[in-house]
This record gives sequence, C-alpha cells and structure tokens, in this order.
Amino acid sequence: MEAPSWFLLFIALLASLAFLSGIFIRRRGKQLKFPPGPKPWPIIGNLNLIGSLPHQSLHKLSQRYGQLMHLKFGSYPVLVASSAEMAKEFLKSHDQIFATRPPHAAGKYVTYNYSDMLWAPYGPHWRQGRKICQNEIFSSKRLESLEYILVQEMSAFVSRLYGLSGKPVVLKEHLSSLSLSVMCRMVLGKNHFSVSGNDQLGSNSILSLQEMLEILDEFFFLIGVFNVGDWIPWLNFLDLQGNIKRMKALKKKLDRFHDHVFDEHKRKKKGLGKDFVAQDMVDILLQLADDPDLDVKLTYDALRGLTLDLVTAGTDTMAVNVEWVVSELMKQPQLITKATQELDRVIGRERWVEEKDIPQLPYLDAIMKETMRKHPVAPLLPPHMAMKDCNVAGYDIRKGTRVLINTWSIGRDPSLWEQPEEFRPERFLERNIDVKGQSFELLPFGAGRRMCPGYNLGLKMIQLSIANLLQAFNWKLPDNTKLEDLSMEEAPGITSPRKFPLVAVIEPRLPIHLYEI
Ligand code: HEM
Repeated sequence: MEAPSWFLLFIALLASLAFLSGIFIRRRGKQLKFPPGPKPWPIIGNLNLIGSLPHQSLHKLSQRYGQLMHLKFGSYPVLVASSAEMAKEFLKSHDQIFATRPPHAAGKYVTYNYSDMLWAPYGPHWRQGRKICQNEIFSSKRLESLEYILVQEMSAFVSRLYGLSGKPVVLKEHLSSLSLSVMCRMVLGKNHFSVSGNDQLGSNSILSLQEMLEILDEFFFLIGVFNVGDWIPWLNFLDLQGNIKRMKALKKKLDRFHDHVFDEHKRKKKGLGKDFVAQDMVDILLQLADDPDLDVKLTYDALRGLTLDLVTAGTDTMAVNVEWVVSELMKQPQLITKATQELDRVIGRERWVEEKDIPQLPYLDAIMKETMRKHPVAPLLPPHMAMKDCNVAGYDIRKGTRVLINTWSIGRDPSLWEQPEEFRPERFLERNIDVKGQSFELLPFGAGRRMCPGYNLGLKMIQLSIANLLQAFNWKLPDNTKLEDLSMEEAPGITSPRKFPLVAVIEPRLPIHLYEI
C-alpha cells in the first residue's frame, strides 16, 4: 500500500477507536459543572495533544477546562484533579471514599491477583499490609537496624563509579543497581543476583544483574502500560496489544524467583529452630504467616505480592528521581557549585556525608524538592477510585469513578509557583513545604490512606545518593555533547524517567584514599 493510503487507514483506525472507546471529554450538565470556556473537543481530535504523554495531555486540557475535568474513558468515568485544592479534597477531605484502586490487568496477572499492596482493593488484606509496614517493616527501629546496608552499598557504589572516572557513564544503570542491591538486601537478606556474571554471592544467585534489571523494566512497563482492556474490559479477552501474554510470561519468571527466595528462607528458619531471629523483611513476613492471631491469613500469594512491592517500589522510583536531579544540575552548573560549597562547609573534604548530616544541608534538600516538583516520579499517582456515590466540592460523583491526581500539573501551577518551568531550588529555601503528604502543592509520595508507606526509606536513599554523588565527583558532559543538546524529555510509564538516559563524565573531587574500600 502507498504511503497516503497507510495514513488514511491510520486516521480511520484512530477515529473508530475514539468512537468505540468513547474517549472524549463530557459536560455532565446536572452532575458535574464545568467552567465556562470553548466547547470541549474530542481528545483524539486535538492535534495539540498528539505525541504528548498522558500527564502532559491532561495538563494541557486542564489549562483549558479547569482544575477538575470529567472524562469518559472507555467504559468508565474519570476525574482528573489538577490543583492542590482538588488533590486535598480527594486525598484528605474524602480520603476514605477514594482509598481503593480500580481493577487492572497487571494487578490480576502480575501482582498475584491483587495480593500486593499497591493494587490491592481497600479492605482487610490491604489494611493488614499497611499495618505490617507501619509496625514491622518501616518502624524507626527496623530502619535503624538496616541502616548499615545503605551505608555499605553507597560506599560500594561511589567506589564503582570512581573506577569509571574519565569515561562516559550511563548514570541510571548504576543508580538502578544501587537501589536494587539496597532493596534486595533489606527485603531478601542478600542480593540474589550475581554482579557482572561474576558470582560474588555464591552458588545461590539465580539471576544475573542484567536479567534482574530486565525483569524490573518489564514489570514497570507492564504496570504502567496503557492497556485498553483496563478501560474496555471485554477487549482483555482479545489481548490485541499482547500485554496479557507478556504479563503471564513475567509472572512465571517472578514465580521462579519467589519460590527460590522463600524456599531458602524457610530452610534457614527450620535449620536454626528456636535460635531463629528475623533479619530481613521476608523473615518478618514468614514469621507473621505462622501467626495464628493475624486478622487475615497471609497466603503464599500475599507473601509473594508484598515481597514484590517491597523490592520493586523503591528501586525505580529512587533511580528515576536521582537521574533527574543530576540532569537538572548539569544544565545549570552554578547550582552544583552552590551545593558543593554547602557540603564542603558542613562536612569538609576528609569524610563522607552521613545520614545525621542531612538536616544540616538545606540547599541539598531544596534541590531534591525542586526535582520532585518538576519531575514527580508518579506524575498521575496510581489511580484512586470512588467506593460510593458522593459529593466533592459541589460535584456529584458516581461510585466507580476513577480519579487521577495530576501532580505534574500541580507542580506547574503558576498560582503556586513563580516561573514554574524554571528549575530554581531557592524557592524551597523561602517556603516551608513538606514532602510527606501534608503540603498538597507537592505530593511526591501521594497523601492520605494510600500514601507511600516506604517514604522514609525512599527519602533516605534519595538524599544520601544526591549528597554522595555531589560530594564525590565533578560532573561534565561527554566531549561530543553540548549543554543545549541535553534533552529533558520524559518517557511514558507509571513513573516518568528521562527519555534518553543521562551520560556524564565524572572526576573525583575528594582525596583518593576515601574512594578505596
Ligand atoms: C524512592 C522514592 C519513592 C517514591 C517517590 C514513591 C512514591 C509513591 C507514590 C506516589 C505512591 C502512591 C501514593 C498514592 O496512591 O496516593 C506510592 C505507593 C507505594 N509505595 Fe512508594 N515511593 C518511593 C519509595 C518506596 C519504597 C522504598 C517502598 C518500599 C520499600 C515503597 C512502597 C510503596 C507501596 C507498597 C505503595 C502502595 C501503597 C498503597 O497503595 O497503599 N515506596 N509510592
């Protein structure tokens, strides 16, 4: 077929998809009021939106149609909240009604039929998971006892990078391997993968680091993919996009990995008998699974689902965030100078930054917050869903309505942020804004009942990584890359990483003996 015919076919396909799935903005006269403005256009017909990522398209639409938009997407009504006030309505004032998640193919096929926490519906299983996180897994005492892992892995990470001084380094690869090592050791007790084909961990490693990272990439792709069947359920039977097939294949790999991990932990527990003491998060879960007083029995699926959450949730999020930090700083080298001056003043050049130093580094904190504002890791937060009919800020909302909180849009709201497109950490030195779900203008971890339970650990990992990377190295672009060519485009997905990985050349800036471990 000649090119124009392909084009016509493509347009016809888009039109029929739009018709079939009903992807258009609706005025719902009696139920939802819209601000006055031009008559809404079908999203598909709006050229301005083609090629944008979902959060960017929704941002453009919200600029035209207001802070609360009502869309009809496939079979379901969807509300998009694009202002801090609306986010507060859903995540605070009416938090309980919106504390569930909609059904989702990945929740069914990958995360053990919603037996994890992220995709679990609001109910006894989810409540118990949150309680376990709060009291057992992320308690201050537990995190303190695991702190040595972060320190050891951070120092190995800096040392590995030091070995690459002077050469172009793909930063994200190293950040992912750092966060994966930290999470695996904290959750599973050890890495469970071999580094660079050289199995430093003994014969029990079942995957290479590369295989593990590929599994994680596939996992993040599939839980964030736009799967048409999630919006028009009967299409899941046809699996036109092939996502369900991929989900089932991924689950098989995850099953093999989980079986290995749990068998090993059970063997260790049996071997130690009465002397057994829980050392990692899987040990804790297994102990709880034997507890007859637990409100809801922890099934094998629940053990696998919760473990999967714990390993994956902190891995990509941290790497995505820190890669954006370094990219933004490289665009404005004077900001690196300011940050390193602070580090030199507070810590000096003879020792590494430690967790206890973090509160004395306000500029570093401002850099982290400014990155979270401009590049929120979860730009639409995982979807929330109304559990019953309700009225929010004067709008009648039906049970089953999906709610997307566009934190990307809130971070660009000119009524909240002066010149929002500029990366300017100083704005956070002037205002006391928290990232723990209390300030609705900045919600990197969400807020309310479904807020990230691992935010404490996530923050520690992010703060220490930024501080170490800035303290340890001078940063420049490879010789063949100009500053103006450093793209800041985002890639699609449930998280929003850089589209093109950052490649940088690093040089040590502290005495050489500090890098040797
Ligand atoms: C490193 C930075 C991190 C960021 C930016 C982040 C962000 C988020 C966000 C935005 C949510 C959804 C909140 C909502 O729906 O309103 C979430 C949920 C969640 N996060 Fe994190 N997270 C991070 C680290 C972690 C870590 C280290 C863990 C655990 C080891 C974790 C475990 C979870 C879990 C289990 C949920 C689901 C909670 C639920 O639905 O009840 N996260 N996270």
